[in-house]
Amino acid sequence: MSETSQHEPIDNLHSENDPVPFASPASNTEAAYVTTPQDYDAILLTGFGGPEGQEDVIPFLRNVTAGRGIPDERLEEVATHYRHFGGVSPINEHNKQLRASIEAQLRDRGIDLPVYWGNRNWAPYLEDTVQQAADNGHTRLLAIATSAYSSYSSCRQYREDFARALIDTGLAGKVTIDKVRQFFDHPGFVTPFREGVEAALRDFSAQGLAPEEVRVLFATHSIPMTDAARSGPEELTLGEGGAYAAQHRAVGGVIMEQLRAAVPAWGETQWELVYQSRSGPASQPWLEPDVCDRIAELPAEGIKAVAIVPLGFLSDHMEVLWDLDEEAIEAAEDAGLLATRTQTPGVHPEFVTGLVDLIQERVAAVPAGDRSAMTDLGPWFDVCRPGCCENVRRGFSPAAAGLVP
Ligand SMILES: CC1=C(CCC(=O)O)c2cc3nc(cc4[nH]c(cc5[nH]c(cc1n2)c(C)c5CCC(=O)O)c(CCC(=O)O)c4C)C(CCC(=O)O)=C3C
Ligand SMILES: [Fe+2]
Repeated sequence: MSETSQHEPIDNLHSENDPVPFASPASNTEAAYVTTPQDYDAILLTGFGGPEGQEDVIPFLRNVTAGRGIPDERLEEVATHYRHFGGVSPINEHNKQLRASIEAQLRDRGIDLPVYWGNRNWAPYLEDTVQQAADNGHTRLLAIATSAYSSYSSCRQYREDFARALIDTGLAGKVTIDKVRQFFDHPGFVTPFREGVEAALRDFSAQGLAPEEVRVLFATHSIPMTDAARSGPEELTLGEGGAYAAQHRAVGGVIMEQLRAAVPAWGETQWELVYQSRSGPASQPWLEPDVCDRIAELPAEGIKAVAIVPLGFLSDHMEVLWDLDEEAIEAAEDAGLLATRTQTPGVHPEFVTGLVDLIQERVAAVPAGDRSAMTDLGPWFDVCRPGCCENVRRGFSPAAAGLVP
């Protein structure tokens, strides 16, 4: 066992150049896509984790923010969001349902793969789940993280936690963890959002609003500008906000394009990308504009209604239930706007089907050209390159599911 405590970053234990086999040899490829079929023996659904009672709230927040410089006042404030809901985040329940849905879909397709579930920040912890999988004889795990985009927080941090789990359990070298590609532009992920926006636009139209009086706000988690700039592969330059912002903009654009094709008048409805749930010290720049700040400005632009689309999230967890359903909706009321928050993928059948397609695609090593992707940015890479989504503030920690030179 490592002496490093569970939630501290591991510094310089391995350099990215050490041949520690956190990922399968198939991942050891210069190509962006794995081209040989793989015999994975289990799926590892990896969640964020959330508290399940009032007494869990502070320990959970400590796990999330360990050594991360989040001001105490911010933590106190976030604790009240959880306390408002009895100290319970619904996120664990969502992931249990998602686990069961994926397993059922695999069974329906005659694929014999068990689905394990572990979290980064709360029980069941990833290291316990990985240990359990190993105890049951599973050594080649294919992970799905409940996070669709590229950035430190939404991709690499999950990979670092895989590596940490393998190190802490002593299973590094015996168990490998690969990960399906980031799925921001997979139709299974995009379709539930498109349906949600469509329902909102129809509803506003039925209430007599003209398309140009409606604004679609695609909302996602803000991250530090330094993380955003370093999101995605080092060599890829995708403009302000890096791959993280570019992926969100591309998905928003595709959704609005599809809706315009269905109802030409909706071409008059403008959309934009906004950010939420900022933390960190005020001195540190994070992606902007904030969703509530933008909502307050919209009446002056002739807007009468907003559709708030939680594009960065997979389920109706706390970042959605509080930051959007409470705060953003209240901001809209204050601004005199009609407002609706549209659905997340949750266990939408298309989403579950899409995740199982991603598993099958990886098992069968489907050629990139035959993979489903709705934007020019995709299909995203199977295997992260060294330095992908690097965190320049925290420095290097070993990561699984990446290229092993
Ligand atoms: C990109 C991103 C996603 C989306 C990708 C993904 O889903 O993984 C996400 C999801 C989530 N974030 C969540 C909760 C929290 N995130 C925090 C803090 C932070 N998030 C960050 C980024 C992201 N976060 C960052 C850069 C920080 C600063 C500290 C750090 O560098 O780590 C904090 C600390 C307090 C605060 O600052 O708010 C909490 C409590 C929950 C659980 C909700 C529930 O319990 O229902 C979920 C799904
Ligand atoms: Fe977060």
